[in-house]
Formats: sequence, C-alpha cells, structure tokens
Amino acid sequence: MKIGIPREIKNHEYRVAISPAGVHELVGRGHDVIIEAGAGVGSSFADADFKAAGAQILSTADQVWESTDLLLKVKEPIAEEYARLRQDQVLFTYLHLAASKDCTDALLASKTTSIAYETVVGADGSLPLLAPMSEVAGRLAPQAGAYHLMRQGGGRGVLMGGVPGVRPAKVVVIGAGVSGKNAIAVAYGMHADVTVLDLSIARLREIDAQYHGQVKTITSNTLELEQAVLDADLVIGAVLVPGAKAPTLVSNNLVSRMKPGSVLVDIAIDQGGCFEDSKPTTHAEPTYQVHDSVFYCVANMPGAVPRTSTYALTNATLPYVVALADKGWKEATATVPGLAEGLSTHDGKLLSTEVAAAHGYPVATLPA
Ligand SMILES: NC(=O)C1=CN([C@@H]2O[C@H](COP(=O)(O)OP(=O)(O)OC[C@H]3O[C@@H](n4cnc5c(N)ncnc54)[C@H](O)[C@@H]3O)[C@@H](O)[C@H]2O)C=CC1
Ligand SMILES: CC(=O)C(=O)O
Ligand SMILES: [Mg+2]
Repeated sequence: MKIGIPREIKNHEYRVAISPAGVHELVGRGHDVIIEAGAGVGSSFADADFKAAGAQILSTADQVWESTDLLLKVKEPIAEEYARLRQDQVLFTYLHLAASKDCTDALLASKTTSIAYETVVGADGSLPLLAPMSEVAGRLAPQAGAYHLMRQGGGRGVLMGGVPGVRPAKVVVIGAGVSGKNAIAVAYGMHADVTVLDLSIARLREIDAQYHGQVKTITSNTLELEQAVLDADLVIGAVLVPGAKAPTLVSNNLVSRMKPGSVLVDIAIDQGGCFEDSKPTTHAEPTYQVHDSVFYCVANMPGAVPRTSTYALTNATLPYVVALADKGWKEATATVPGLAEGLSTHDGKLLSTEVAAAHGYPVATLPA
C-alpha cells in the first residue's frame, strides 16, 4: 500500500505522523511510504533520516495526498486541506468532529473514509491513541498555567509552590482521567495545593491512595465545582465524554466571581471546551481575558513539545497503521479490536453517533 505523510500546517504544529522507526517497519512489510519534504523538521527528523529508513520524499503536499491510499496526519484537516480530501483514500488522524461542523461537512462532501485516533478503543475500554497526547497535554497544563499566573501576562502573581512561610497556588483539576492525572502529578510536583473533581469515585479513590490524601478529591457536582473554582488560582479543565462535545462546567457568571488574575487552562478545548467562554487559541496567541481571568485554550498543546509528542503518538499509532496497511481498512476495522470505533465517515455517510448528535445529522452504519 502507498502511505502518505504530509507536513502539518496548523498554527505552530510541529509534530509529524510517523517516526523513522515507523517508516522502517512499514517498508520492511513491503509498503511504500511517501513523505512531504520537511515534514519531520519540526520534530528534529531530517528528510535524510526518513530516506535512510526507506521513505520516498516528495516536494509538495499535493503530491503526497494525490499519490497515496492511506494518509496519516496528526491534526484534523484544516480549511486549506479540504480540497485535497478524496473518496478513494483513507485518512487516519485526530478529527475531533463533534467540535467542528466545517470539518465534518468537508469529510462528508469529499466522501473520504476517515478514522479518528481519539475514538479508537483499547481492550480495557481506554483510548490508546488519545492517551499519549493527553499525557503530554496534562503534564504541560500546570507548566502553561504557572507561566500565565505570572503578573506580566495578566496573572495573579502567584508562584505555584509558594515559598516557605507563604501559601502555594490553589490548583483545581476537573477530570481525573489521563490528562487530569498527569496535570495533578506535575502540579503536585511543583508543590501546589491540588484539588481534583470527577464524577467517578473509583478514579478519585485511586488518586487518594496514590497521594496519601495530599491531593484533595471531590465528587463533581454543581455546588462543589463552584466552590472549588471560586477558591482556585488555576483551574485545569480535563474532562471527556468520548467522541461527544465537552460538557460546559464553568459558566461566564462563575468566572465573573473568580479571583482576579486567576488562570483557566481548558485541555478539553479540542472537544469544544468545558468552560462557557472557551474558544480555541493557538500557540502564537494562547490566551485571552474573560472578566478578570486569563483563559488558555490551545487545541494542540502537544505541538509545543513535538519531539516528545511525535515519539509518543507514533509509538501508539504504529500497530494500527500496520494493520490498515497490511489488511486494508475494511478487514482491519473488522478484525482489530476497537479500531472500528474510530470510523467517522465513509462514502459521504457519518458513522459516529456522538458526532451526529453534536451536529443534528443522521448516523449511518456500514453495509455488512
Ligand atoms: N488541548 C490539547 O492539546 C489536547 C486535548 N486533549 C483532550 O483532553 C480531554 C481529556 O482527555 P483524557 O484525559 O484523555 O480523557 P479521559 O477519558 O482519560 O478522562 C476524562 C475524565 O473526565 C471525567 N468527566 C467526564 N465528565 C465530567 C464532569 N461533568 N465532571 C467531572 N469529571 C468529568 C471522566 O469521568 C474521566 O475521568 C479530551 O477532550 C482530549 O481530546 C488531549 C490531548 C491534547
Ligand atoms: C489530541 C489532539 O488533538 C492533539 O494532540 O492535538
Ligand atoms: Mg487536539
């Protein structure tokens, strides 16, 4: 099979959808891997590294899209890529379609077969292709929050760990899943005063045991959430309802009553965000102000640490890419457990119930 990897063109997105090791594996199995010149540079892979692993390098994105059967990306197609989508190609990437009607419409109009990384399900019900990037975004969130809590950026002027004799920052993490747990680990490591809320008592129990009660755990409900947010210097939104639009948990009114200079980092922004005023931002301009608070809503946080993220992402995607390349998408989705959960569009039909619900579209099933 011919497998294509274009350069990512979203704002400050430096990841690439394959590593030289992935190229080596696919070429060894008899596939052709075709990479756009410069695609790996942001992750510190030279064209020569990919060539040495057996890839062919083509100079333009159009050539890569046109000449391949399976196209691997990191981020969802953006408007300037829509014209390249086509019916006889399989697109395997993050899609986050519940948060983008435009992208959903473009995939349907092109009749492409698209498979979303973020809804592929593991044997234990986990999300194996979302998890590595949630780990990265979770670990970055306190780092970004700490930076924006500094006074010069409009923050409250609070140091995460305080100093001996002075209180640390109060960090509230909403969601104790993969990104939430990683955010807790780093915030705790910075000596912040950390509280986590989740609907799942089982997840809170794990955190209580792991941190010996040093991280406060609270079952999420409207009243507890409101009190925690009003008390916080930094709020990290890390919730997910897989495939669906994120629930709105922090209203504009609640933000108006928060401490001046408080910072809100919405990791869940790629699924539409869990704060009422969240709107996607870029690494070039990551924050904006709502009342007296600073919002950070970067939808591709891992793009800031591309070398780490590219390795983490491609380690997880490669087994699925190998199956798609070896078997073709029909057999692969029929035989590889959990891969079919990623199927999003095919032949102009929407195959995800959650995305259909988000946009009020009908959902279809594949003919047997
Ligand atoms: N901005 C970025 O660059 C990135 C964003 N993400 C996004 O981060 C989000 C979280 O992903 P993961 O941590 O992997 O999800 P996860 O599924 O591991 O954890 C989500 C947690 O949210 C909890 N939750 C759901 N509704 C809740 C509510 N109403 N109140 C409190 N807790 C609630 C769930 O019980 C679960 O523990 C996703 O939208 C994901 O796409 C992931 C990577 C990068
Ligand atoms: C999960 C995702 O969309 C990202 O890593 O950018
Ligand atoms: Mg994202």
